[in-house]
Amino acid sequence: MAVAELSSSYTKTSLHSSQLSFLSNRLSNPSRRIDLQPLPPTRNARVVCSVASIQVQAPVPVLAEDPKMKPECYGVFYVTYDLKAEEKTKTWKKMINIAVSGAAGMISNHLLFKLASGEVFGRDQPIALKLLGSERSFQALEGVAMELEDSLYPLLKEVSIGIDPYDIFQDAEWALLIGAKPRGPGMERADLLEINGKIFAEQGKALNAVASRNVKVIVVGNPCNTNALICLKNAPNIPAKNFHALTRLDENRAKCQLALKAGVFYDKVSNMTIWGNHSTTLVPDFLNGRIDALPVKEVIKDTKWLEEDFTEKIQKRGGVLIKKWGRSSAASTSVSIVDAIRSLVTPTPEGDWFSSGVFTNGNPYGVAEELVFSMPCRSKGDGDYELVKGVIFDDYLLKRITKTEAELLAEKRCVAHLIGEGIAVCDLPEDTMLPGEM
Ligand SMILES: NC(=O)C1=CN([C@@H]2O[C@H](COP(=O)(O)OP(=O)(O)OC[C@H]3O[C@@H](n4cnc5c(N)ncnc54)[C@H](OP(=O)(O)O)[C@@H]3O)[C@@H](O)[C@H]2O)C=CC1
Ligand SMILES: O=C([O-])CC(=O)C(=O)O
Repeated sequence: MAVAELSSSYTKTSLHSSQLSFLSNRLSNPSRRIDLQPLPPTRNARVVCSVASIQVQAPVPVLAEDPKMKPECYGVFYVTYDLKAEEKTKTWKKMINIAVSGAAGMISNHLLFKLASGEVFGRDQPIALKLLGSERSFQALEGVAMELEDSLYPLLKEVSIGIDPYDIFQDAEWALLIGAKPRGPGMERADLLEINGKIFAEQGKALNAVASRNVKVIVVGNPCNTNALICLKNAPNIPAKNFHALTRLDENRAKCQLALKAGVFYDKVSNMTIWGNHSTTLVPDFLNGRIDALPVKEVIKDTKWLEEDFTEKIQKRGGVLIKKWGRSSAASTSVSIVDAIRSLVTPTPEGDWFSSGVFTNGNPYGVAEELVFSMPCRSKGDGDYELVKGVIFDDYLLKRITKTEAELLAEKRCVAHLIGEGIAVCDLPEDTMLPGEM
């Protein structure tokens, strides 16, 4: 891969002796875990390293290339705080590690800055961002790291970039898996499942090997339900319950359309379940949903609109947006990732719930076991969740749920070889599509 030179903005920073020793350690042991010790409070001290070359202004010498080094390159910066800020930081929580894949992609370009600002995990929660890219995106990742650096976020204590999930997922407490190959013209869905399945199998193995034992994983890259299933099956030492496929964007889309139809502000729409796959078979549940605490069907009496127009609008929203924009939704997806995380780290309001694609084992709804299926969840705010009891079903809802379930079972058979279930048989329903594919 191309040697990544440090940008001039990186080189302007002055290095502290303890930082230099950290830097040399990092360079001679690039794959080992970096334990950053608290540094004496200096002003704006930063460390940036690149495996292939280091260029820093005097008095720091240029370090020679080490042939033992791994070919990957890591950008790292570490920021300490001035004395005044130190006072403030006394009340801050312990730093958490957040790994993000596809970090040079469009969704990440919105998401990373929200994470760094504190709006996701709280204004007292310092974070380290571990950004996973590839050889193709490495230079862009360096640019992302530079923009993060230039944004002066006090809570962002460290940014690392790399192309090896075994390095980037080390001690990750959150893993936001966004990177995935998009389906190109003429590509069969089975091929997409195969290519992305391999990515998620490898990342599952890496999480299993090096991440925190209680890492929470949110899979965004499509087809996200089956990718999440592959990931969790390849990470047997991490609770399957910790894996989510993002269907929060579908929930948000559904809330918006119901609010518009009912003529209310969207915060009046609650209890909105998305059932099943993040695909054109997903089921926005207007039977259990509520508007201003009343059942949706009591407020919107046009059942035909609910069953046909509304349902199809949510199922195909992503595709319509791609036709207009020429690219898939990135800003609203990043907002929905923030919502999904916040739903797990803050208690769910009394009586309400949120949707997430989660492992079906032990579900009370009769959905087939061993799938990642979007269902209604509640959280105490501790990162965990429980499935909601007492939801109701009618024939329409059951029929729709059965269809999306059949699609996920077919996707699962297609990736059997990636989840330890023998030989793959790919008999996907004709009309199975990502929201963006119609
Ligand atoms: N669940 C949901 O609600 C939604 C999911 N999505 C999905 O999120 C994913 C990311 O979207 P977005 O950020 O807009 O996409 P981008 O194309 O901007 O970025 C995707 C990233 O995926 C990585 N990637 C991994 N493997 C490959 C590969 N084989 N070929 C090409 N790129 C690859 C690339 O990074 P690198 O080279 O560094 O690996 C790239 O930066 C997509 O799968 C999309 O379908 C989008 C919207 C909603
Ligand atoms: O198919 C895509 O990439 C877009 C997508 O998931 C969505 O907008 O819901």
